[in-house]
Amino acid sequence: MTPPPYVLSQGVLAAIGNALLQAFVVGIGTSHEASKPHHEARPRVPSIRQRSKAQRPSEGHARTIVEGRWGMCEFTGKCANIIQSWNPTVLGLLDSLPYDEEVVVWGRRWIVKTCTLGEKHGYGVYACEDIIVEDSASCRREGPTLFPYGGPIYKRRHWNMILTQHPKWKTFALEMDTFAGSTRRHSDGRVIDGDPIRSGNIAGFINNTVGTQPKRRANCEWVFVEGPPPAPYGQAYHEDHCLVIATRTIRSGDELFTHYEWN
Ligand SMILES: C[S@@+](CC[C@H](N)C(=O)[O-])C[C@H]1O[C@@H](n2cnc3c(N)ncnc32)[C@H](O)[C@@H]1O
Repeated sequence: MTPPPYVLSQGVLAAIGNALLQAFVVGIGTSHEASKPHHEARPRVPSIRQRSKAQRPSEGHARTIVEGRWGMCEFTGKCANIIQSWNPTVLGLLDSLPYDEEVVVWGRRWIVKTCTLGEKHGYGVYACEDIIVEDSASCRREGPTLFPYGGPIYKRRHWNMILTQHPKWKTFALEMDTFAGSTRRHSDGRVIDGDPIRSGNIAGFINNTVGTQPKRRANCEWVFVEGPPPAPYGQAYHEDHCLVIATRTIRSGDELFTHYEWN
């Protein structure tokens, strides 16, 4: 037997009423989920500001950007933990990387300043002392260690999630498990977020030889090293690590160049 039309309308009205009530309750924050303060329920995602000299660490703004970044991770589990625990000084990197000022990283003197490619290509890393590679052919891959390629390490799938929000961050990403020497124990692949401002990673300022005019020769390269970095740097944090090593003699005043892929 079909119900009389007024019964149907009452049912529909009740459903609409319920929906409206729920929307109202959530809206005013009286449901269990919504009772948390807004900032606890969902960390604020800071917008990435365009880089300019005015925002560089030497002018006192960079740590704000870096700290702002720690709060960006909405993902849960390991990804968030890794971000929170990253501290550049644990790996012997500088907490704040100044420009146009000599710094000491892993016992050598460097300066980060406008690169020799021209101002529009940003900054580069220059040696402030000679670094001698005895026989560049045979010493390849065994050249002197310059500094680590450091930053928070993510599983590839977490990094992909981060990139959906911050596509430009891929500029400094280094895929650890694609290197010769990696045993690929980590089938998921690990990515180092080597952004120099977010991660204190001086290696992130090294420019590429590709397309340079006049042609630059690479004088360093990054290598994958299985196991933690040498004491006293970051043993507790890093299962494996990546280093920048010299592949031929670098003189004081030379800019570091390597060969890498970027887009
Ligand atoms: C890893 S960063 C190097 C540091 C960069 N100069 C900076 O100040 O952030 C890579 C970026 O530097 C620039 N770059 C590096 N090598 C280059 C090259 N050979 N020609 C033009 N731009 C280059 C590109 O903008 C590239 O996305």
